[in-house]
Amino acid sequence: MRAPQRTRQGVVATLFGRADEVMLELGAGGELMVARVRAALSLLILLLPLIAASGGHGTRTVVVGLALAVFANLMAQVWLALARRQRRHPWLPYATASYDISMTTLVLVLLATREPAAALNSVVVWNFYMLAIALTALRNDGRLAVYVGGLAVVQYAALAIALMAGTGEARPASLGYGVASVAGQVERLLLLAMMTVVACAVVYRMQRLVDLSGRDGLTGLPNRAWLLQHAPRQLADSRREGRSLTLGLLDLDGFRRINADAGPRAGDRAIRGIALRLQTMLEDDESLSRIGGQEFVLLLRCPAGSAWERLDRLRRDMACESLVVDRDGRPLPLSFSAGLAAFPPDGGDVSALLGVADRRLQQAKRAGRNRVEARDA
Ligand SMILES: Nc1nc2c(ncn2[C@@H]2O[C@H](COP(=O)(O)OP(=O)(O)OP(=O)(O)O)[C@@H](O)[C@H]2O)c(=O)[nH]1
Repeated sequence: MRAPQRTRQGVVATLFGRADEVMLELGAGGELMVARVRAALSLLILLLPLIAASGGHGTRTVVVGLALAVFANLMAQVWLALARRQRRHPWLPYATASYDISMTTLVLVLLATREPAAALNSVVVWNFYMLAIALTALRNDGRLAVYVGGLAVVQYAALAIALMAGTGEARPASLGYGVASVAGQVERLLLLAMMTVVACAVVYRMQRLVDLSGRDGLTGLPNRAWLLQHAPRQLADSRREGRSLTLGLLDLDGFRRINADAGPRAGDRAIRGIALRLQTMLEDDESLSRIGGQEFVLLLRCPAGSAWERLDRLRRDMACESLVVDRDGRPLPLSFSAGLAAFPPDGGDVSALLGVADRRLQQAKRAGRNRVEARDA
């Protein structure tokens, strides 16, 4: 799990790093929401050729408008169908956002064929760039926000340069849209860049909230919600790679007594100390979560036998350490009991493994505590 980071590098890493399960799930929900909004807006676009016809525009304008509106609706339904599918397509947000930006540019180009000033000074159509950039925030992906903002800036800048240069000395102008100035175009490009920064800020806040909601406040470790969300992926990876994985459920012994003798603040410090101690035994791709008051879950990438050896060594080492002292400063013994469950022999999913590990943990408690059990008695 990514640690909360507030440095500049931390913000960049959070924004542009690989999204985790929860963010991908939220992003897929956002993509579906955007696809629904797009489908609804595309239906409204069908009205535009009708308005043009009733306003006395020529047949060619009405037919071109109608063809574009039908195309937009067809595409909106294709994007909606893809967003609804169970299978997640990582490229989908990039494809749909590129389509939104390019459709906006296409409409501006069509406007420019009639009146260059209309393309450069139109407020309604240009704002679809802003809308497309703002909607990237719903996909919870900083890279997407920067890509879409950059695409809008590049496409609009190319259009503006072509139209301003193409009209020679005079600036494009029309009765309805006024004169298109260079300063006005630069302002528009700056506004697109600013909206991109705003979208990135929203994505970053969302990522921080998701990160904090999956973290235990006392130790900073992942919590039960995080474990239940991420463990299935770790099990699936182990199954695919044919690697062993063992779940360890660990509970501190007699903690009520520790709180009574040392006070709850010292109890909190002891829990933080144990969390740090457990973290030092983790190897790459292994995880530690705090799922209850004094209960921790370890996911270790090794068979149950090696996991037992590693945890039992820690248990013996801890007997020589004084992680907590009583109110008079005398060291208090602090030990733990643990139950282990191997994947897949003891269970094919997280709740089955937790059930087996808990049964063995209770067995260790009944047998006198301060022990690790990897088998049923
Ligand atoms: N200081 C502190 N105490 C906690 C925290 N969470 C739970 N506890 C305490 O931990 C104690 C757990 O007590 P029990 O579940 O009865 O278990 P135990 O005394 O550890 O005994 P066994 O588990 O049977 O060995 C309770 O007194 C809780 O109040 C915490 O975050 N900080």
